[in-house]
Amino acid sequence: MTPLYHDLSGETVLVFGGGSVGARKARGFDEAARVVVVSPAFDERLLSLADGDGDRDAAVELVRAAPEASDVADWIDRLDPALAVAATDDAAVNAAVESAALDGGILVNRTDVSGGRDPGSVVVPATVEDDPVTVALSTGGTSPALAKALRERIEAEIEGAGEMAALSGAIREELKADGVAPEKRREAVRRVVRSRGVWKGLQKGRSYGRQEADTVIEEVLDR
Ligand SMILES: C[C@@]1(CC(=O)O)c2cc3[nH]c(cc4nc(cc5[nH]c(cc(n2)[C@H]1CCC(=O)O)[C@@](C)(CC(=O)O)[C@@H]5CCC(=O)O)C(CC(=O)O)=C4CCC(=O)O)c(CCC(=O)O)c3CC(=O)O
Ligand SMILES: NC(=O)C1=CN([C@@H]2O[C@H](COP(=O)(O)OP(=O)(O)OC[C@H]3O[C@@H](n4cnc5c(N)ncnc54)[C@H](O)[C@@H]3O)[C@@H](O)[C@H]2O)C=CC1
Repeated sequence: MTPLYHDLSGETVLVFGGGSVGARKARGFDEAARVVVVSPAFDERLLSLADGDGDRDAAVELVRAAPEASDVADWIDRLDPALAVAATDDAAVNAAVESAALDGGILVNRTDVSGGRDPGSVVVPATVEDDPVTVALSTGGTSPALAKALRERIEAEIEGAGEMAALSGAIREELKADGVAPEKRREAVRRVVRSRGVWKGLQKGRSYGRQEADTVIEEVLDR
């Protein structure tokens, strides 16, 4: 399987099925996109997500209905999502979601099967995020429980990566604007992101990280 990242901002994700799996998928997408869940019944977690769940602005929209397999294409036409998620406990409905989405040229995530897929039929990875850094992890459908366990390990591993992305991104732009020769610029950025001193400095605060990075950059530019 080939991992790719999507920008779903401004798009709709349409989830069929409001059980525990539908709830998890809705929770996974609701910061990035408008999420609509269609189901005759809803998991408690969905009911609280629909209430706005504390300080999250994006509320999941719940539509109480039980589409038949033959109605699914109409729902997709009407809501015009970028991604449809098939998370019902009815295999015929899930299959209809998959075929209607593929016919309509939109992405589909079928949650009740693993293994080989048509292009456009995507898998949802386990994700670790320290904005703007995201790590996506898949076991090729073989062992979702392992994907979850590895995600828990990586969570600790990438702590501070968001700050490092912001700092090294800013340094990259500054060195470009200062007209530093490309080879030196790349060397400086490569050293900054690998420097234990800079990672440690960032733990204390942005300005400490910046100071450590400046030392590393000077070493590279003075050579
Ligand atoms: C193919 C895929 C399709 C898709 O959903 O995209 C799929 C399919 C299936 N999952 C099943 C079961 C479980 N799934 C989880 C958990 C997660 N499942 C996720 C993704 C995927 N699951 C895709 C492949 C990802 C990959 O390549 O690794 C994660 C990573 C992302 C997410 O869903 O958000 C999320 C962890 C998120 C996190 O915590 O970070 C757990 C663990 C738990 O619940 O504790 C279990 C129980 C333990 C077990 O069975 O392993 C079953 C059997 C159902 C049955 O028994 O009937 C099927 C269907 C089948 O295998 O046929
Ligand atoms: N991908 C994954 O990570 C996992 C996938 N699964 C699979 O996902 C499916 C759903 O699992 P759960 O959420 O645990 O089941 P669940 O039984 O808790 O939820 C199913 C939901 O689908 C709704 N539903 C039934 N008919 C519908 C219709 N016609 N239209 C819309 N909604 C409908 C039900 O009201 C219920 O809310 C199962 O088929 C299971 O094999 C299960 C565990 C993990």
